[in-house]
Amino acid sequence: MEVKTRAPGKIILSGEHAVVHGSTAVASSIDLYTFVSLRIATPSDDQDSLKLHLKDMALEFSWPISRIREAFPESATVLSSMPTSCSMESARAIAALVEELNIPEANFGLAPGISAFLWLYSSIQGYKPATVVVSSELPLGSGLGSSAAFCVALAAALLAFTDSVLVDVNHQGWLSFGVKDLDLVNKWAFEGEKMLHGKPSGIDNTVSTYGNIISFKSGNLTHMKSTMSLKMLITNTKVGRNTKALVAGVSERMLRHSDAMAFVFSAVDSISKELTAIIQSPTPDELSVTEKEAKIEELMEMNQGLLQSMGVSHATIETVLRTTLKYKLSSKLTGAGGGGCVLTLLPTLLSGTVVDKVIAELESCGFQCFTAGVGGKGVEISFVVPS
Ligand SMILES: Nc1ncnc2c1ncn2[C@@H]1O[C@H](COP(=O)(O)OP(=O)(O)OP(=O)(O)O)[C@@H](O)[C@H]1O
Ligand SMILES: C[C@@](O)(CCO)CC(=O)[O-]
Ligand SMILES: [Mg+2]
Repeated sequence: MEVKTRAPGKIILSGEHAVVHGSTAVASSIDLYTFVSLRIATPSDDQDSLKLHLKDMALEFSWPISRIREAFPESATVLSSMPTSCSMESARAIAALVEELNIPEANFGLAPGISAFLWLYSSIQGYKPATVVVSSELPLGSGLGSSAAFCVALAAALLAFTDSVLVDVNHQGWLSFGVKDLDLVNKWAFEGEKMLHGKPSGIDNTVSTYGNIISFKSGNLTHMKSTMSLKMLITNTKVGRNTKALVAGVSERMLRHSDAMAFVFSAVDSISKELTAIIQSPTPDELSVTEKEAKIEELMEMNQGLLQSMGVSHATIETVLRTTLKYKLSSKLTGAGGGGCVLTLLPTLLSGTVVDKVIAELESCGFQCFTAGVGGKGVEISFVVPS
């Protein structure tokens, strides 16, 4: 019995961080995916362990099923249809299991992801022996929602082998889930994301689950009907950062300067609402595509200024901003900031030569540039036919 899932990464067009404090944000899925394959052991397989293979890092971890049973006694009573948060007791048990792995120092950042894996696995599949393989097209810890795509793909694969979701096991190729099943995948993924982000807004797992371009506020999503195609250049500064620490840093600034930060978050809310209206407004109306793009560029610049005032920009992000501005292009960080990825709007009428020049200049600074399809499908599943 084997299933594969894929969940997309995302870009945030406006509203990161402020969304954690109740402001509106706008996000879109991108066509770069995290893949999870889950093989529940059959009688001819190893029946004694749970294995996790992180393919991109060439790392394999394994736990005796007896250790999983010991660590999560309450998993026997958890219902896969009822997402639950990791208790303090389970968090302690997970910390012990992860510590025993002796993760190489260079990969310490994986510990929260492995913790989320252990929680989701033991809660949804209990003590079944299995092998889980994870690979990703997304750069990890770079603002493109790798943690959420990991949790969504994992939750979807784990739920596929339960009675809580209804999927056609005979379907060949990628298959979408029904809305109710997506809701369940999203709720479990949110529980995993909590272990990675500390205090997530839920926007990343939501856009990875449902796909599309969405506006999101206080846990509620609205699917947007975009009337324009948005082409974004993504520049990875390759500066590693950790979303949990950045989110915590903004919350601390909020505590220190609550009045000023409330205005910052309110300004971001207005920016996201205006962006939502522009992206959805019919074309042609009083605004041409070029005028719409100019407005979006201005909103991106304003959002970036507010992100700077939240303390989540970085010297490398400022370099990308300065470089793209030389070509009259507007940029903003995307995701948690502190390094990671920067978005630059590529207007429809921009010549290919300018795009090539700006990419060459950014790459000469040591950054990596790419474009990605915006607003595609969310999580999908594919059953592997036994050979
Ligand atoms: N494919 C994967 N394999 C293993 N762990 C992963 C994978 N993808 C994400 N993770 C976990 O998620 C962590 C990165 O999450 P983090 O939230 O800091 O960044 P991000 O999700 O890429 O960016 P953002 O939250 O700003 O969009 C990694 O350090 C790891 O623990
Ligand atoms: C920084 C943040 O707003 C987005 C990270 O992609 C965190 C969150 O919403 O959970
Ligand atoms: Mg993340």
